[in-house]
Amino acid sequence: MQIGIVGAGAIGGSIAAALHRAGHTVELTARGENLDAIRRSGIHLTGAWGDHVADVTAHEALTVRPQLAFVTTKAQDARSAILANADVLRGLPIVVVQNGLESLDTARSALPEATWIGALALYAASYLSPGAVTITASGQTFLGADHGASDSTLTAALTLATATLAEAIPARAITNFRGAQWTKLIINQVNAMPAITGLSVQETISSPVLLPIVTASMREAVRTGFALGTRYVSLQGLSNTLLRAFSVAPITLGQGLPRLMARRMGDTPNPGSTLQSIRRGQLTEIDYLNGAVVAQAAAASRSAPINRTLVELVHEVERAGTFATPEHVATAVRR
Ligand SMILES: NC(=O)C1=CN([C@@H]2O[C@H](COP(=O)(O)OP(=O)(O)OC[C@H]3O[C@@H](n4cnc5c(N)ncnc54)[C@H](OP(=O)(O)O)[C@@H]3O)[C@@H](O)[C@H]2O)C=CC1
Ligand SMILES: CC(C)(CO)C(=O)C(=O)O
Repeated sequence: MQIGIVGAGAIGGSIAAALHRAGHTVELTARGENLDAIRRSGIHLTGAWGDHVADVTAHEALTVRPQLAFVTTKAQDARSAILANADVLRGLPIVVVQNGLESLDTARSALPEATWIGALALYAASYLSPGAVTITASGQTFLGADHGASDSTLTAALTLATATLAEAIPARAITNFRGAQWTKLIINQVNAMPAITGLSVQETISSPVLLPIVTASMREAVRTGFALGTRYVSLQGLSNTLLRAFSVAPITLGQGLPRLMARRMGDTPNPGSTLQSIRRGQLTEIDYLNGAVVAQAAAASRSAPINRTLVELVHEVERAGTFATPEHVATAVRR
């Protein structure tokens, strides 16, 4: 099948390589030295999914109309990336693989004339260098539609996207996609601290200074979701029941949850996608992660002060280009 992928970073590169290995013809968009490297020698995939060099075609924008497309940029870039490829993408089934709560709304408003499927990647990928991506921890990718797969076009698109992706990587469809987005938003509570400190997810969770803060921000996020009537889903060891218990547990007991998440990531240091943006001197997605919790809390007439502080600290690192110490983070959160 002809596949088009917009955004050749950690997720786009890894999906491109895996789909190529499964026998598909892949074109993807890339820029600068990443584009040069992919044109010269393809995409080099390493890590938990094995090694593969994918001979894909790459351009600044898609040139061939695919049968199935993927948008794999960070949330803040999705709209412009979709608009830049709108002529090729119009009318197609398209999967938007993105963290946060806004992926489908953003995609639909940028290009209403397409059938949009959401996807949540539970695997961890790092962009190593131009043309090179690695999987630091394997995991499922969940696909769904936030209005439910109610009409036949949407159902057909979801079936096609899930079947195609599942040939290449662990993937399956999920019915309560909004609940899955919220559950992933809770998992993404591990992203801010690496972006603030420069440490890996595993290092931040094993820090006695940072772990209570991650746990408290996670509890704040879980409570916000419940206040809005969210039904969390069962994925990656989490469930609605577990998160209900976590939402009322004392912080010392609750620390088991981020510890469990870090353990599932294995021993290969995972910077998380937010620290990877910082390392490349790019703006992060934090407004769509902890920032979404702050916005959703306001919508529920609540506040989320720890999430707000973490957003500010990430923006501080984006501006200053220097990481904060765990003690600085603890002082900022206490304030
Ligand atoms: N990495 C991970 O482990 C995981 C990431 N995710 C989520 O997946 C999504 C993608 O993340 P990830 O792959 O890590 O991000 P990356 O930053 O690694 O990749 C994003 C890619 O999009 C490209 N891009 C940016 N703007 C545009 C544009 N306007 N047009 C075309 N391409 C563009 C970037 O190119 P350039 O560098 O040239 O700007 C980059 O290659 C995010 O929502 C993230 O939260 C979810 C689960 C795990
Ligand atoms: C699951 C996790 C934390 C994997 O790294 C992720 O979604 C991200 O990095 O954005």
